[in-house]
Amino acid sequence: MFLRVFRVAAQQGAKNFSTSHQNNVKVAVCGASGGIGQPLSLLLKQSPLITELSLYDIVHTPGVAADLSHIDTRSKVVGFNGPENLEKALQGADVVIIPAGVPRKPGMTRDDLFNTNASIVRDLANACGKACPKALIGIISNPVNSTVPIASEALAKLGVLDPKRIFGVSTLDVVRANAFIGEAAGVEPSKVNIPVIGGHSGVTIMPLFSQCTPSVSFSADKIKALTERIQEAGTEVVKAKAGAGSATLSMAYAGARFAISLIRALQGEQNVIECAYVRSDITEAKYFSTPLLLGKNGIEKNLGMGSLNAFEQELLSKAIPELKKNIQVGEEFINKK
Ligand SMILES: NC(=O)C1=CN([C@@H]2O[C@H](COP(=O)(O)OP(=O)(O)OC[C@H]3O[C@@H](n4cnc5c(N)ncnc54)[C@H](O)[C@@H]3O)[C@@H](O)[C@H]2O)C=CC1
Ligand SMILES: O=C([O-])CC(=O)C(=O)O
Repeated sequence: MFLRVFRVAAQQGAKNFSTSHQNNVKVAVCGASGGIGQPLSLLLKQSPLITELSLYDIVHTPGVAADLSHIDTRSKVVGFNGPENLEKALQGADVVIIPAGVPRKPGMTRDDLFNTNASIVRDLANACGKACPKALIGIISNPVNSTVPIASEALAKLGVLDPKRIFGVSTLDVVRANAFIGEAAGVEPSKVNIPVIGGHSGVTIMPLFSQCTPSVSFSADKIKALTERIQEAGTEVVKAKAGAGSATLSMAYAGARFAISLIRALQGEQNVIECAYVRSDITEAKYFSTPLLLGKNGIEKNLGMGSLNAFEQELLSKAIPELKKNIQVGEEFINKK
């Protein structure tokens, strides 16, 4: 799949370089030295669509950048260490991906990360607002349901919020759903495509089996079991890592897929669609993940959630109150005096 994604990206890249208005693409990774940041940066270094890779963290970026810069691919890699270099790292970035902040340990919820990660995301969003206000920003840092509202409000305070350019990265939920369904149905996982909507924690993660392609015919019990596994997949990894953190490699894969989709759309490729958690008027929740048609300015069109069956309606009724609570917590944090 790695190879498939990057081969497709490479082909698209070759096609678009002849017609694109934007041959230079700078991607900044904030939190680049971490468990996600390093493999994510490695995958991005493999993409011919990227000309500059800017690696920012509060530790270890000189080493990570030196290491990656020896790979014989197109992009130039530069490392920036410490807050005094943050705006330099972001200057001119077209895409910023943020996996900065602490991960869970067994027994914690994603919300338990709020106290540490809320201010990290606020500060990084502020710096983006100043240094690269037009960048497309993908936020990986948890709790995503709250960190996206925080970043959005931070940009709004600076007068540069464009809700079409800010995304909570929920691609890992789609990647996992494809993997689990492929395994259960005996289908090659890379051929499965299921929208996963809502948010990125527990009951807010809503896989829409009724819209899966190819269509799958599982029993109601099997759909319930797979839904619960997808909702709790992050916890499955946290438990298996037994104190050594949460998903990093699968997240790096998903983050690279999302970043490359943003870039393909930025370069004029048509029909690039990804689910992501964005400002939304599809439901009562102010932020909500649905399939999005991506374009040169971020979200070209929100494709909505389509029609839901009774089981999916029930998932939605559980997700909305939780999402509203998570969004409110984020907004209260950023708006407090
Ligand atoms: N959206 C999603 O689907 C997923 C989200 N995550 C989240 O991603 C985040 C990162 O996870 P890991 O990489 O495993 O953690 P990690 O601890 O391995 O790496 C985090 C990195 O962030 C850096 N950092 C801390 N404060 C910073 C700041 N102010 N500016 C820039 N960098 C800073 C650290 O130095 C470290 O290198 C966590 O919040 C985790 O919960 C993890 C998996 C999936
Ligand atoms: O579960 C966690 O803490 C990390 C995460 O968001 C995921 O793996 O989906």
